Amino acid sequence: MSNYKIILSGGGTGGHIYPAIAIANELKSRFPDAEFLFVGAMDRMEMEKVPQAGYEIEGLWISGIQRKLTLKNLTFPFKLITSLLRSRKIVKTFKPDVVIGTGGFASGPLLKVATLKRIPSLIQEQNSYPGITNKLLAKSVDKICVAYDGLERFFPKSKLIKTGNPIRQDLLSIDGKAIEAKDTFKLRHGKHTLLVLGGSLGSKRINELIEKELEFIQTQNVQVIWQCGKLYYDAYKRYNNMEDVQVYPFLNNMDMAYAASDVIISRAGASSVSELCVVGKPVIFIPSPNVAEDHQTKNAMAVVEKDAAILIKESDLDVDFENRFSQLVNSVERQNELGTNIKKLALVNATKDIANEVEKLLNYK
Ligand SMILES: CC(=O)N[C@H]1[C@@H](OP(=O)(O)OP(=O)(O)OC[C@H]2O[C@@H](n3ccc(=O)[nH]c3=O)[C@H](O)[C@@H]2O)O[C@H](CO)[C@@H](O)[C@@H]1O
Repeated sequence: MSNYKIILSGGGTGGHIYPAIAIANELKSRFPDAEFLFVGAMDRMEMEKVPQAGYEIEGLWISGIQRKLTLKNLTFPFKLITSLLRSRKIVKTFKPDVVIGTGGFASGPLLKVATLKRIPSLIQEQNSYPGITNKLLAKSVDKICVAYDGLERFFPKSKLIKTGNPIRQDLLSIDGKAIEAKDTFKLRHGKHTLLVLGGSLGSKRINELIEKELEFIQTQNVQVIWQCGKLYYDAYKRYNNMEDVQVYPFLNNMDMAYAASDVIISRAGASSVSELCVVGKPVIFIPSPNVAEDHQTKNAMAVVEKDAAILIKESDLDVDFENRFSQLVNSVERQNELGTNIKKLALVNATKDIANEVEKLLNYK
């Protein structure tokens, strides 16, 4: 039998959505007759990105709990109950053979309901410090695929498998595409290209830095692709009028963006770090300090400790950025060294390994 029914649930940010899409694509190539359904959160970016990837999605009325008392928090119990009921209906109607959760609050109700019904289940945790939803689900799911060592501190050891984070297939084959990619972005050949990435939602602090440093960056003979985030695009789009600067709310063709770039400045969300290892280019990480347990710094440190990237803390940017940036762009040797070292850390089989675990669950059924 190969006409399996598979539910993937996760979302809120790209960091939870793209792993789910990568896993679905791999399973689809193994089981072309399988049926897929995504379950995300209403109004979040998965409602746009998942259909773009060719899959159906249902949106739950759910949001995360805020740490302080807000109006949103008061509605949380109602949202949770509504989402659990909706999830029950989805599971009953779709009758999945397996459910896969990739984190984010949307995956909580769906996985909870499915595991109560003893449907085989797997979650994938992208970070070195797990999110609250995955921590809550850990007890009831069958398998937990992770990307870092040491997660037995949070999850039952018997369920853990280290696979790495799923990487979209198109990102695995960017070598040799630099010329095509520079043409796609209408960039100058023979001029260094800086790619600025603020994570799937964009980063306020990185945008402020780039705005302040644009002229300096240009004195270094560098052209810029700047992903500022949908939320911030109106504030920064005017810089599109500057020569050699391109501002985007979101890049739908990350393979081309990575291929076109020579140096990358990036937040250190889990998938970004995993992708940057595969890409193998020199990176300056500016981790977000505003995430649980400072996990972006930990994600980045795993790379920096191997002399495979540079890290500048937000609090050091004003003092350190210009020096460290110009040292890097003016040393081809250092760029090559960092590029070679980061590539050694790539876990390129993650998607396949996770799909193997899903297959095992389907076979045991
Ligand atoms: C502020 C916040 O809460 N960030 C979290 C969020 O980050 P975020 O959502 O930014 O997630 P990641 O950095 O893990 O992944 C970003 C994904 O979006 C893609 N992309 C990004 C920009 C763009 O223009 N186009 C595009 O396609 C990247 O290629 C990548 O696949 O989830 C991650 C994974 O749980 C966490 O580690 C981060 O701490």
